Amino acid sequence: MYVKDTIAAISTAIGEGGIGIIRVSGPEAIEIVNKIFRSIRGKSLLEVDSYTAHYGHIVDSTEEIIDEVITLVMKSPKTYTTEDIVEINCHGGMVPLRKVLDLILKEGARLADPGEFTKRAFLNGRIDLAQAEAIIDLIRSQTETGLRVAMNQLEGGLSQKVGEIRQDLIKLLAHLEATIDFPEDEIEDFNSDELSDRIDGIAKKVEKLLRTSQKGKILKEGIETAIIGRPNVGKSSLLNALLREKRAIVTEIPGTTRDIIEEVINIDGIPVKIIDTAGIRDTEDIVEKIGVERSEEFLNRADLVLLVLDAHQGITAEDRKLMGSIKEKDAVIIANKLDLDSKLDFTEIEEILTDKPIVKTAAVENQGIDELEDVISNLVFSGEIKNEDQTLITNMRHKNALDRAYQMLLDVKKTFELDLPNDFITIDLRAALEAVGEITGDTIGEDIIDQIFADFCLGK
Ligand SMILES: Nc1nc2c(c(=O)[nH]1)N(C=O)[C@@H](CNc1ccc(C(=O)N[C@@H](CCC(=O)O)C(=O)O)cc1)CN2
Ligand SMILES: Nc1nc2c(ncn2[C@@H]2O[C@H](COP(=O)(O)OP(=O)(O)OP(=O)(O)O)[C@@H](O)[C@H]2O)c(=O)[nH]1
Ligand SMILES: [Mg+2]
Repeated sequence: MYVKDTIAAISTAIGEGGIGIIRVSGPEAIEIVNKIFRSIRGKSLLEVDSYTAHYGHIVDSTEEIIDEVITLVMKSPKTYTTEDIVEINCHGGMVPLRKVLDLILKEGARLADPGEFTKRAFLNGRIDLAQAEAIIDLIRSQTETGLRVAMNQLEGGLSQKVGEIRQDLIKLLAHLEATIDFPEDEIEDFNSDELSDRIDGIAKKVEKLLRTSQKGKILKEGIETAIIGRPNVGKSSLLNALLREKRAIVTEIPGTTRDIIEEVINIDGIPVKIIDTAGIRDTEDIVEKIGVERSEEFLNRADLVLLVLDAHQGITAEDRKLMGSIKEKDAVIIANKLDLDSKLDFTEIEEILTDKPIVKTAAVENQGIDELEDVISNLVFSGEIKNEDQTLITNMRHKNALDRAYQMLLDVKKTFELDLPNDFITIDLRAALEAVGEITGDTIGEDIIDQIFADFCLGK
């Protein structure tokens, strides 16, 4: 059972900051904070209006001033959690924040679990589960596009689509169940075409949502892109050009990069994690050898490989070996150092790697970088999408639920073709309804809810 006690936590990031906020929520929130807050104007928080701010001090049991603060009082039910909330804006340092939190806990509040404020917003019915999950996505979004998609979900974009599917299922079920329960009544049985059409219609809506999940996953998680190549071909120079800053050390000495360097860039809203690796070659140097092994690991693991060739030197035996090893991967060939004379045989590259795009660059002069970004963007989204519908499936939990619902609907179609009685159909339809309902949390177990919120930040 859900006990409505009063919870408190530091809601701002840990560390030094301009201000730091402590949030208290629950039936005792105002009373508890009132005990340790001294308003400059002598006002009691018990008497103030909702959504008002009050300047004053936090004091300990000996009336010693701990911090100078602004408190914000928000009264149930129009608050983040729908409970009474008091927020204390302290000076942003860990010592004052911890001390003030301590005092609040001593007055009877309990330290909130991670995500517990948002969990209460969900349990109290202000937002559904998909909206609650959007809040954490919003906080963790890596690009503006990611933020927009999370915001759309928070505003109920996904919930609305899921709600429609649920309504369709409920209507269909109601009709079918009426014909089962009251066969003698005048309720018209669907003719088979009609029933089949309705199921197809619902399945299509589910499928349409499912189709967005690949793009959604990429937007949320980004793509790992490894820059691979022989020593000295210009991998680190390419990383720097993509980042537009001198991040990695570049020298004319082969074997300069020893360890992996990772940075995230934003290409058309996609978070692209660029990994600069050590040049791959046979080496006796112990440190370099480890670097080379790690490079090979990243080559295998990456979602996308940028294979850099040195156009000035032409293709070597080592390049051929590397080209052979990326045949099965999504990859772009970078013909670098094209500001110098080129000895590169493009037909040979095209013969080995028939379907891979080739981009011509001069990394040290930032040439060809925009084109490379276009190629990456097109590869990832295969030409489709950019700014259409912002409702995307970005969450594996949602995808799994939709996958199951879709499977059920296919099963319904099969049952139906076998001409089995209606209650066989309704069992599968109910299961589909339940699966879809998991997304918004209408049908979901407590343990899964706990698991979802446990992944949130403290104070959220
Ligand atoms: N200081 C502060 N800033 C914050 C938050 C917060 O909790 N505290 N938020 C926390 O994440 C975000 C804002 N989210 C919020 C969502 C709903 C409500 C809220 O009170 N909703 C009421 C309507 C209030 C009214 O009508 O005036 C409601 O929906 O009933 C408040 C904040 C970002 N900034
Ligand atoms: N002319 C010219 N020189 C380049 C270009 N890109 C890189 N270089 C030079 O090539 C040398 C090696 O560049 P890096 O970026 O360090 O090469 P790398 O592939 O990271 O090398 P390792 O870390 O040793 O594997 C440096 O002297 C760069 O200035 C280019 O487009 N044109
Ligand atoms: Mg390097």
